[in-house]
This record gives sequence, structure tokens and C-alpha cells, in this order.
Amino acid sequence: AVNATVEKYVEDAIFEAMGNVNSATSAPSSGTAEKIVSSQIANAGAIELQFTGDILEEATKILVAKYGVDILPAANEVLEAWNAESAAAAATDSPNSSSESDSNSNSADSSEESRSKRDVFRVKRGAGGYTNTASNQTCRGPPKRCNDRVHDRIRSITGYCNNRANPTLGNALTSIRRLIGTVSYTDGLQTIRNLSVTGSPLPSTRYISNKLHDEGVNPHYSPSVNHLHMQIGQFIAHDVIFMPSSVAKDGSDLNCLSCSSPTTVSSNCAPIPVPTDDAYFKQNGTTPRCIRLTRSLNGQTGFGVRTQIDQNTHFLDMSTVYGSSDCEAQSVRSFVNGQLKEYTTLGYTLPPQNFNDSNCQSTNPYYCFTAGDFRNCLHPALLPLHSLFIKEHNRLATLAKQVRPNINDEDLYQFVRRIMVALWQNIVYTEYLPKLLTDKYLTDFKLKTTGQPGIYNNSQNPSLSAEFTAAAFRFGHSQARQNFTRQDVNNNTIGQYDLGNNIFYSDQVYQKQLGGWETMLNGLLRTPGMVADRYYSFPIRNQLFETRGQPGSGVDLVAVNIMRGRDVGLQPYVKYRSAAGLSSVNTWNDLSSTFSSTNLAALKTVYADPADIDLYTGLIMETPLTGSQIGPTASYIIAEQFNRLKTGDRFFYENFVPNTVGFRPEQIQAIRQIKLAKIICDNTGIVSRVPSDIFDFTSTQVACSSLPSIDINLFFL
Ligand code: HEM
Ligand SMILES: [Ca+2]
Repeated sequence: AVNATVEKYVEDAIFEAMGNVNSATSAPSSGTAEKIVSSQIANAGAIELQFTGDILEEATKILVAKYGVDILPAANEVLEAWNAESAAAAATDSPNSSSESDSNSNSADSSEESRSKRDVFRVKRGAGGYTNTASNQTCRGPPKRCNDRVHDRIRSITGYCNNRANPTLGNALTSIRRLIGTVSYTDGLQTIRNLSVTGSPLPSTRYISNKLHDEGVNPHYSPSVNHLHMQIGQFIAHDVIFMPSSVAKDGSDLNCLSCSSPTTVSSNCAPIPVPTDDAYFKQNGTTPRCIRLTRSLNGQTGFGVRTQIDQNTHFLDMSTVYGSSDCEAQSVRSFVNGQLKEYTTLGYTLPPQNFNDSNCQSTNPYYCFTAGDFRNCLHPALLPLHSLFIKEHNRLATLAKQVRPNINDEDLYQFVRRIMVALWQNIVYTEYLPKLLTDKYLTDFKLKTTGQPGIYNNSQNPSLSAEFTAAAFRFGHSQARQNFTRQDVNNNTIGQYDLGNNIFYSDQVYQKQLGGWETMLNGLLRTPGMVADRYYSFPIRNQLFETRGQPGSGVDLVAVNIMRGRDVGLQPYVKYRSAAGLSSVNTWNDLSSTFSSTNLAALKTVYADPADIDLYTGLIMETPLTGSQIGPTASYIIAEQFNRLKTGDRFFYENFVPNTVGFRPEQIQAIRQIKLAKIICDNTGIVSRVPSDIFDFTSTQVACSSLPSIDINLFFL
């Protein structure tokens, strides 16, 4: 039984918090002239979590102010008891009808009154433990149980039941993980770190970006790694993580452009101050200039620390293609012959058009598209990959239908989806990661294919770490070029476009006379990417989300990355060194074996103390390990995550798990033989020879016809 006194404190705090959150400023964007383009748009399920999270954050502050932090564990016990109560009620009764009868009763009885307080809160946060059920967006409810034949073989779209003992683990709309446990908020709960350990203010992240991350006049191209490695990296990111941004009270976007927006618009604004002498983001009169930034949405489900969520499934399961909610999944399916929807009017395959994408900067007829992941139109070079995997799915579905003409749509879709996810996982672990990490990290973190059955560990939490999401895996922003080239069937360059003019514009992929997306894909294959160093291309640092013809209307992605780290409460860089096996740091000198003298000198011009260095900046400035693109701490954070994505996924293609229908050895063998190169060959008209190492533009070319293809017959039971 919960402590009645604490229960009363909790009720009062929640009630007060609901009032505060309700009356707090949260000006909606509607009515402002400016269009707020963003990639991190919250979906209905996430918004619902934010409404609860914001109240719990406020109630936490109230409880701590009145009774100190020690009250929090007991307060959480109260919440858990309430949850158990409402879960039981939901099992017998519809939660809506019970709350209606409560609000109709005008009884002044105090126990009734407190019951209705709880119920108001409960209705706000949706009934039951399963997110997504209370929104009218639900296309299918959660299954009643995980121990059935369906969940022996089918990976659910939301990730539910992947872990049978803990069905929501790794699901869409669940919280991210902390690598080293604690957060770095100035109040220990939610306030963004803004002071140096010396007591002086931390530098603005735009200032850091200008000082440390400007590529200047000398872009560094990789001598061997192609631009496709960058693009596949982003596709991996969009599979495993979608950390949505906060919204206004009415669910609309927040306009966090003004430097005063944290007080005038919403406490969920975190604008980045621009130095007065900034070369790109020009001052406008005497009002301070900021780069807009909205805090990542708070989905905390208990009293305590602010907690960010992943709106996609954490698993490596092609969320980009199939979606992470049942609604999304349905929106990309044709429901005929297991096929995914395509837009083919131009004579080549694109994802279906999206006529209602308010984020799309290009206009009719250059509509943006609908795919498993909302960010598919963030920039044009994502579309070759989205289109490629839709085509491969449909190609395999057609083949399978020929072998089994009577198979129904649902079975065929699931059959192909299962193979597609396996092919994708194999590409990530055997082609992408070995180009990024050293052999030692691949071995130590068991990322290599051994030929032995993989081991699934149901106590492994597969969830994405905040450190991976908000820092380490964003290293790929450094690989992105300013110019994306198009190459024709003879590998001649036939055009190029500038990234900065094409963020959330789709017209490039409509350029039929320039070969649509196929020439873009061929360009990615045959042009160098940038070195993953501390220097970033001009568009990345100045033009993210920029509207054409309006310089300064966008953001600096590097400044955003660093600020995002502070927003989610990442610890400074030095705190991660011991986890990564490096020595501890007291003085600047202690960094000299991990950083070049140039980088160390540069860091000193920006940070007052080594203990202040933001994780993002620290990681990208470490000297890369020989045989890898990144340094030891980034390698550790990334390898740690990919280990979990393998050992914590019951359906990982190599895993052998009792009561789970995995792949048979000869099927696994067949999957391992299919390279990304083959998928490119089979689904494009212009590529007939490919680099033997798909991410190395200097490697010898091999004929597509020499690559093994998949025998679909092997996969029927
Ligand atoms: C032209 C290429 C790219 C562009 C324009 C781009 C743009 C963006 C933007 C606008 C964000 C949201 C930032 C925020 O609000 O915090 C983001 C997040 C992210 N990016 Fe990129 N990106 C690109 C390539 C890549 C690559 C190559 C990788 C990895 C290899 C990558 C990994 C990530 C990750 C992990 C996140 C965090 C996602 C989340 O929290 O939901 N990106 N990127
Ligand atoms: Ca996923």
C-alpha cells in the first residue's frame, strides 16, 4: 500500500502542475509569417507522451521544491500504484466511460475529488501501459499476449513482443537509454547545462561551430570512402532513431527563433545565440540574433529526470521502409500481392507522393513522399535509397508470388519483409560497419559474422543510447559534401546540385531528363565523401532547412548537434573516456595522446577547461584510430550500440532463439551472399559494373552479372 501522505502530496503537485502547464506560455506557430521546417516532427503518439511528460516535469519541480529530492522514489510508488489501478480498470471497463461519470458528479466529497484529479491525469496520459492506444491514430491495438505462434515468427511493426518478457523494450515511442547512467543538467533534472566548471558561461554552440568546425576554403575529401557510405549511414540513423521535438500546447510547431523564446514562447525552446560578428547569420538591428532550436520532446513517465524518446523502433528493422506504427505501415502498403506502394508516373519508381506534407519546401508538382520514415525528403539523396529498397521488396514479392501463386497478400508481405530486414542487417554489419570501425572493435563487440549461431540475450536492452543518438552517430554529418553529383550510364558527370538549396525540396528526384534518382545513386557510388573530421561543409554549417533565396533562414547543424547534446543532458566528453578505456583527464595535457596538437590548441581557444568540452565536439576531434574513420570514444559508443542491436533483437537474422522461427543455416548463408552492390544492380537500369568494395570508389569494378543472387525457393518452409 502506498503512503497516504505522499499520495496527497503527489495529487496536489500534479494538480498544481497541470494548472501551471496549462497557463504557461506556449505560443503556437500559427499566425507567424515564418514557416518552421524541421526534420524532428512529433507524431500523435509522441505528442500524447509530451503532454504527460511536461506535467510530470513540472510536478517533479514542485515536489522537489517542497519536500526535497528524497521524496521522488515514494512519489513514483504512488504513480505505479495508480497505473496498476488503471490497468485493472481498463481490463474490466472502458476508461473513457468511467472518467465521464466522474466529471459529471459534483460531489464535494474529498476522496471523490482526489479520485477525479487522478482521473483527469489518467485521461490526459491515455489509459493502460501501451502507448499509442489512446490516440485516434491507432490502426491496430496491441496484441493481448506475446506467447503465440504469430510472435514466434513475425516481428511486429512497433517492436511490441520482440522481447517476450518485457514486450515494450525497444518499441517505437519508448525512451532512450543513458550510457553512463547520470545526466548533466544543472538542476540534476532538466535544466540545460550552461556553465563552465570554472563558473563562467559556456560558449554558444554557434561560436564553437565557427571556431572549430568551419571547413574554410579547403574541403577534405576522403581518398577512398565514397559518398554512399555517408548516405547509408543516414539511412541507418533513420531506421533506429527519431527523437521528436516538443510541440506547442495545441500540438503545432513551436517557433523557437527569438533569443527570448524560452520565456515568451515556451520553456521547451532552446535557441542558440549567434555571435555579433557571425559571417552568415547576420544581425538584424540591435535585437540579439539566435538560431532556432526546439528541445527534444520530454516523454518522462515518472517523477525525476527529463527523458527523451525514440519515435521509431530502436531495432535495426527497416523502419525507413515499413514504418514504426501500424498506421505508417499501412500507409506504405498496396495490400495487393504483398507489394509496397510506388509512384511510377515518371517512368521510374519513387515512394508514393504525399500531398499534405506541410514541411515540404517544394511545391506542386514536386510533392514530397510518404515512406516508413517521415524524414525521407530531408534532402534529395535519401530518395535513391528509399526507392531502391521499395523496388527490392517488390521485386522479391513478385518472385515469391511466382513460386507460390496462392499465397495471400499479408503472408507474402511478411515473408518478403522478413528477408529484407535480414539483408539489411547483413549489409550494416558486414559492409557498413567494417568501413567505420577497426577490426578490434568489431571483434571485441562481437559485430562480426562468425558462422556460429548468434546469441540472443533477453535481458539486453536494445534501446538507443542518448550518446549514440545525440553525438557519436552524428559523425556522419562531417562526411556530407556540399555538392551531390549525378553520373550517367558511362559514369560521366552530368550535373550536380548544392545541398544547401535542397533541404526538404524534392524537385531533384523529378528531373527525369537527368536520369531521376539513378544518376544520383551512381554519383554517390563514384564520388568521394568528406573525411569524418572536425570540418563540416558549408551547407551543413549554415543552410540546414534554409528556404531558397532567403540566406540565414536555416540553422547550423553542427551548432544544433552540440546544443542537442546539452538539451538531452549528455555529460561532457571527458566523462566518457574511462568507459571507452582511456585515461582520465585533469589538465589539457592529459588529452595530448588522443588529440593532435592542432586540435588541442583549437579546443583551448574555445573551452575554459577540458572538463567543459561538449561530447559531440570531443568525439569528432579525437585522432581517428588507424584503419577506421573515427576515434576511440566514438568507436566505443557506436560499437556498444550495434552490439545491443544484435544481441537484444530476438529476430536478428543470425540469432538462434528457442520458440522463435529463425533462419536455417542455409538461409543465413544465402543472405550473407547478397551484397548491397547486388541490390543496386538488380534495381537500377544504369549500373552494370560496381566497385568490388561498395563503399570504396577506388576499388576494382566488377560486373553485376558476377554477383550471386538470392534463391527465393530456399525461404519457403
Ligand atoms: C546530407 C546529409 C545529412 C543531413 C542534411 C542531416 C540532417 C540532420 C538533421 C536536420 C538532424 C536533426 C538534428 C536535431 O534537430 O537534433 C539530424 C539528426 C541526426 N543525424 Fe543527420 N543528416 C545527414 C546525414 C547523416 C549521416 C550521414 C548520419 C550518420 C552516419 C546522420 C546521423 C544522424 C543522427 C544519428 C541524428 C539524430 C536523429 C534523431 O535524434 O532523431 N545524419 N540530421
Ligand atoms: Ca527501427
